[in-house]
Amino acid sequence: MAIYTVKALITDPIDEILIKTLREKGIQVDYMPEISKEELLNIIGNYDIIVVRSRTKVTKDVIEKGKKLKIIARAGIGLDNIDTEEAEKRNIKVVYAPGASTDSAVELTIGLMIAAARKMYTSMALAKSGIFKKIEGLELAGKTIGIVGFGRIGTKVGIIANAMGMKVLAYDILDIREKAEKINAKAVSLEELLKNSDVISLHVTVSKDAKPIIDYPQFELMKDNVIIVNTSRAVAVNGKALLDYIKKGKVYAYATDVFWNEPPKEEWELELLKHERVIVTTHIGAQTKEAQKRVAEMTTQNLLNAMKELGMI
Ligand SMILES: NC(=O)C1=CN([C@@H]2O[C@H](COP(=O)(O)OP(=O)(O)OC[C@H]3O[C@@H](n4cnc5c(N)ncnc54)[C@H](OP(=O)(O)O)[C@@H]3O)[C@@H](O)[C@H]2O)C=CC1
Ligand SMILES: O=C(O)C(=O)CO
Repeated sequence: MAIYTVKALITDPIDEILIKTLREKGIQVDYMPEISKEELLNIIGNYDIIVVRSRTKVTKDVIEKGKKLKIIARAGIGLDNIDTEEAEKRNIKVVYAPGASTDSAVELTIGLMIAAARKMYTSMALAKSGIFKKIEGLELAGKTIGIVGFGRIGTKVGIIANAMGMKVLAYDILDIREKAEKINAKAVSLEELLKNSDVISLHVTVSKDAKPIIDYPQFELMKDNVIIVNTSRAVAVNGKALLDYIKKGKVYAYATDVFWNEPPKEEWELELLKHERVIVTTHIGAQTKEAQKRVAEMTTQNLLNAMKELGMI
């Protein structure tokens, strides 16, 4: 009797440890980190497993064509690029790597907050062009940060902000009163947070068709000169509303690691991207050597556990 070989397709760049471990287990691994959606749709039917990061969108049509699919592995946290409902309907397991990149994402968040407050991007650009001019910013000590989404990343951002002398407000859909108290933060409603924060930092998880948490009414509640930091997902904010409030001068700066389209393509996105008070990094929150190694290790382990559970190894 012929022995069935499990086939895994990896469609985004990933640390080699995942590929090596799967191959050692006798799994056929095809590594196509730049595959197009069209190509993916053509070949997904041959695979039992797909491993992605955030570039590949595992949408309903991909899952429908993946007749053999048993596991979708997301080497990261956000599952917004995966149609998890469709996967569940078809009994396809979804595994991911919660917590593996927390420290890197926290460090980038703090960096973006300081960069926004001190207009570092403008100052650095001037310095590079030989203009040594003083650029005035804002001091963060004594100011209030409001953290929306008080999970792994949000909580650690709160601890560091507190150590910098900031007051910390936190809002989450879960009851976080006890957790907040432990780190000298205050759990409040979203409304109270928006009204009282000098810096608002977003750390929520979102699903594939999530509605913005920060929309026109929420911008209206904010203090003037608010700094907004977003290392979670762009869709947590209504981008067109943001552009309006940036232009009106109500928002001092928007510092983000995530965009609605990556790369941006809509006209309003390009206008935001070019705005001098919008600071953008290229979705690098988890992109450190250390975090990527941990992400690959955790994804590999969770993938192997799922395969065992399904009797695939
Ligand atoms: N820029 C980057 O490269 C990276 C980005 N991320 C992103 O950061 C985000 C946070 O990650 P992490 O801290 O690990 O996630 P966690 O799940 O630990 O924390 C997210 C928290 O937000 C809560 N939440 C969800 N929706 C809302 C809402 N509408 N209002 C208030 N709270 C809400 C969640 O509650 P519940 O559990 O009930 O949903 C949870 O408590 C994710 O979106 C992730 O994708 C993470 C790593 C790197
Ligand atoms: O893990 C995540 O959610 C990220 O955004 C990094 O890929």
